[in-house]
Amino acid sequence: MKQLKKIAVECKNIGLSYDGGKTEVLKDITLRIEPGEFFALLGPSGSGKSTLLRLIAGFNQHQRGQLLVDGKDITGVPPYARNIGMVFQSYALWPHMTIWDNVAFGLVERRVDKATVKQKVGAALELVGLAQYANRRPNQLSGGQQQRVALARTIVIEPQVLLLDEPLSNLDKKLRVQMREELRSLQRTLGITTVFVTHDQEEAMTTADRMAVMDKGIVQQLGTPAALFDYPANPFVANFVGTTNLLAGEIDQINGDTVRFRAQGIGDITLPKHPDVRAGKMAISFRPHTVKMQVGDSVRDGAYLWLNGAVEHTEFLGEFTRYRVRVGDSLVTADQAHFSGMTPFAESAAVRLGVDATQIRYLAV
Ligand SMILES: Nc1ncnc2c1ncn2[C@@H]1O[C@H](COP(=O)(O)OP(=O)(O)OP(=O)(O)O)[C@@H](O)[C@H]1O
Repeated sequence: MKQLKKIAVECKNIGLSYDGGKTEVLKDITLRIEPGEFFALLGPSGSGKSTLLRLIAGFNQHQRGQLLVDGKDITGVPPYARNIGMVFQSYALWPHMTIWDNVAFGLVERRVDKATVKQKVGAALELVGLAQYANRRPNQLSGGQQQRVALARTIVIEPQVLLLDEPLSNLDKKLRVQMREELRSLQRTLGITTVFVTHDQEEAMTTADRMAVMDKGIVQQLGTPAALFDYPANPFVANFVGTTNLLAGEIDQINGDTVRFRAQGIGDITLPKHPDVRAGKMAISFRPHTVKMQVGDSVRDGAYLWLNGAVEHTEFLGEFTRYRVRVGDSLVTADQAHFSGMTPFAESAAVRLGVDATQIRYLAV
């Protein structure tokens, strides 16, 4: 199949409510999805991501703001008149039709001539690796294959934009990983602007060029997966994208190069000063893999924040061991890379946790 024209999708101050304005589900959503981008909407259940996706498809109507596709405001244009393809969680294949007829359906409906239908359906099935299954029915295919049929059926009509609503959630873990790679390479081949809804941060991070993290109908942060992981804007994003340690507290002293952070349940900690630091309530966040663990009496290194604790819980995960370490009244998570022959720290061992100071983020609360 040929590369498709790359189109931008833009939401400008979009607001959507149900129940005559009582339930506000989308609040002032402003974002621009660049032409050809693979964009993920990531958020917990009820955050509004499906509502936003369905709004782009035309199934939901917003009351405020504008929706621009290729620079044109398509607010009010019905779904069938938008050239937008959507793959649903359930795939929604026709059970009584062959794979070929399922894929051809949208073209036949649009009264495309027979020769073109043949050529396009053949190319779409080829693209998803299902040419040899054209005569089967959906129930004769595996979940992953059905998913590919759903994709082929959507892209065959050459939509301007591809919308994917949790398309991998019905598949087992291994197949999900395989399919997300396939999805990503298919998207690259076609160059189609793609919006992918998921509540799975790993899925969003591994596929998306950029993503929007949503919570309570608000875009909490927008950026590349690495930017969101490394520089979360607030505690919600820090927790939702990856695993983190969040310590709440208050900065009550700002000295030359350091600040005093009164961490709840831990006590006073001296931290390096940073442009984001202000006196008052704050949280600090650091990732478990940026913490190194040492035995209680080892030498301190000034580039680290040192916390004394005792191992409370150990989880061996193969590549690394995840330790939950009691520090004061808090539990700190520390991931230590595992190599064969290593002896893990025992439960209740006294340890010192060294947090790389460059990896600590200060977050407003
Ligand atoms: N027709 C409706 N009437 C009233 N409230 C609705 C309606 N549809 C959705 N909602 C509410 O809007 C909010 C957002 O729903 P939405 O389906 O967009 O969330 P989501 O982030 O996609 O969650 P999930 O991952 O569970 O699908 C929810 O609180 C939901 O209860």
